[in-house]
Amino acid sequence: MSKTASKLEAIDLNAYYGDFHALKNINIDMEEKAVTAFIGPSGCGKSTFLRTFNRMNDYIEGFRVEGQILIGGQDIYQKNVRVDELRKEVGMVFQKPNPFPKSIYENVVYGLKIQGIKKKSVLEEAAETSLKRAALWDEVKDKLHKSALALSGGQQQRLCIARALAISPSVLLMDEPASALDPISTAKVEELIYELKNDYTIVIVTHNMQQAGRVSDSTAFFYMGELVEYAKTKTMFTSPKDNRTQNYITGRFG
Ligand SMILES: Nc1ncnc2c1ncn2[C@@H]1O[C@H](COP(=O)(O)OP(=O)(O)OP(=O)(O)O)[C@@H](O)[C@H]1O
Repeated sequence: MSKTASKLEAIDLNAYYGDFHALKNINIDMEEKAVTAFIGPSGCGKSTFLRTFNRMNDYIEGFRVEGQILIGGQDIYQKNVRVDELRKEVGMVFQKPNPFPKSIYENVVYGLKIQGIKKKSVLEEAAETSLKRAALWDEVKDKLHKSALALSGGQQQRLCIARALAISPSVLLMDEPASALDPISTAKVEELIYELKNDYTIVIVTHNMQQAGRVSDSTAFFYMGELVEYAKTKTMFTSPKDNRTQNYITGRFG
């Protein structure tokens, strides 16, 4: 998979949990090195769709997809795709910060160690670079070998972002990354997302419309498993085309 070609596409994508049709004929083409926000009421399929881009749903019994998910033009559901290689390209950050019960340093270099990298200088440099990119370095540089669990929730989430960045992905999937954070930590994560888009293709699921407005270039609105509308964020929030989008963004449902 090429580092520069991290454009994300879905073509005629359908997804099922057993008999339940969770994603219905989704077609989308997301720009690389930009932020796309997925919005929509609870249960509309945002997380399911997000997780098709790193095949996280593969673990769920009865889950299947039809159609194509392309990253940099390559169909990631093809048989010859190695899921471990795919996950190196596609990092993920979850709603609740989930650092391992290890030191800050061990958290950041975890993925690299799993890849077999042992050289201390390489690991230390990667830890510093990733923590700097995640805007956490200054706060933790003097306590790298202290437990990650002693950090605040907002710091833990930036640590999880650093951990995702350490394996040098080209795509970053974020599933409501700030919903468990206080306003100051949320602002820091939002600033970070804004900066990271220079180097990464980012997709963020959010329930927070203001957040989608602040951080994303484009927004996709989902409703009951369908992609109802996809547009530049400014256009979507000022002149939505579909009534369902209009109702959602004006707070009439969801
Ligand atoms: N593991 C699963 N097994 C069966 N059905 C599932 C599973 N995960 C999700 N679903 C169903 O698929 C639909 C889409 O769920 P999904 O979590 O993708 O929605 P969402 O838009 O991310 O919701 P939320 O905003 O509440 O997180 C829902 O109806 C949900 O009940």
